[in-house]
Amino acid sequence: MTPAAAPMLEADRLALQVGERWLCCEFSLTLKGGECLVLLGPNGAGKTTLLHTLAGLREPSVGSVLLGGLPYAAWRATEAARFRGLLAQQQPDHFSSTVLETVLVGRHPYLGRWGWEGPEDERIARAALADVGLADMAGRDILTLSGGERQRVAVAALLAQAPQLLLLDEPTNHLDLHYQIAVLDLIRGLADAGRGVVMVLHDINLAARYADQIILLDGRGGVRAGARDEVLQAALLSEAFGHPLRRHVLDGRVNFIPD
Ligand SMILES: Nc1ncnc2c1ncn2[C@@H]1O[C@H](COP(=O)(O)OP(=O)(O)OP(=O)(O)O)[C@@H](O)[C@H]1O
Repeated sequence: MTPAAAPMLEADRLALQVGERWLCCEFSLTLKGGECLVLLGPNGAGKTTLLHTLAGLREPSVGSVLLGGLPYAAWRATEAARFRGLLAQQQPDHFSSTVLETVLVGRHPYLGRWGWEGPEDERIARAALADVGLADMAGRDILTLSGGERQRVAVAALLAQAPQLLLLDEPTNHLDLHYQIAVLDLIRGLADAGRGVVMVLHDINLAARYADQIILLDGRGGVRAGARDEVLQAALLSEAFGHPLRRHVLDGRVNFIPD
């Protein structure tokens, strides 16, 4: 249903306001399959609000968002849920359920009229659990997991949803160093295979490692959007984060170290 060859995601002259405060002034972006966009900025700058706007969960204050060339209003909810998926910042668990049942929620956009998951859905969910190193935990109660295990279950649910465009709010939340890299390698691999990725990260060095494009919000309404190396400059980052940073290249890899 999407226009052939349309970018996965476009934002045209977007600006966001909460209450009286402008989070970001007008900017535009285009994300194609194969690309990874990282949203950076200090606490409260508006990264989650922007991600939710790009996910179609809230209207832009100014400008427009197109998913696969179409406004969200033109999408049926189930088709949009097959095309784009969101990893939220928090995973509220109100009731007991197994890890496998939780991952199977990612299959809901594909279920038939009666809403039953089939063997193929279960195979996909188990494969997603294996991808995040949790193959042995399928039967565990979700309420018994550690923070990092719960986060990997949430990533597995998004993998099971198999959207073309993945929108992730702090996917490394609660993850130890090994799993930060493992999960971001997995996500980068999906981009390299043709999916689109937009993610909020707090770690500038992980952004430098995985992003093709960056949007840097400075918390005062200022926005820098562009290719990774255009935006990841010590002066721009120091200004946005309100702390001096220095750029170093270690073994060919760019790193920013706070003074
Ligand atoms: N409904 C609302 N009413 C009032 N203020 C809001 C509302 N929603 C968000 N905000 C404010 O908008 C700002 C941006 O919030 P947002 O969650 O997008 O920031 P963030 O960059 O993701 O922050 P963090 O890094 O702390 O997760 C914050 O100051 C927040 O308090």
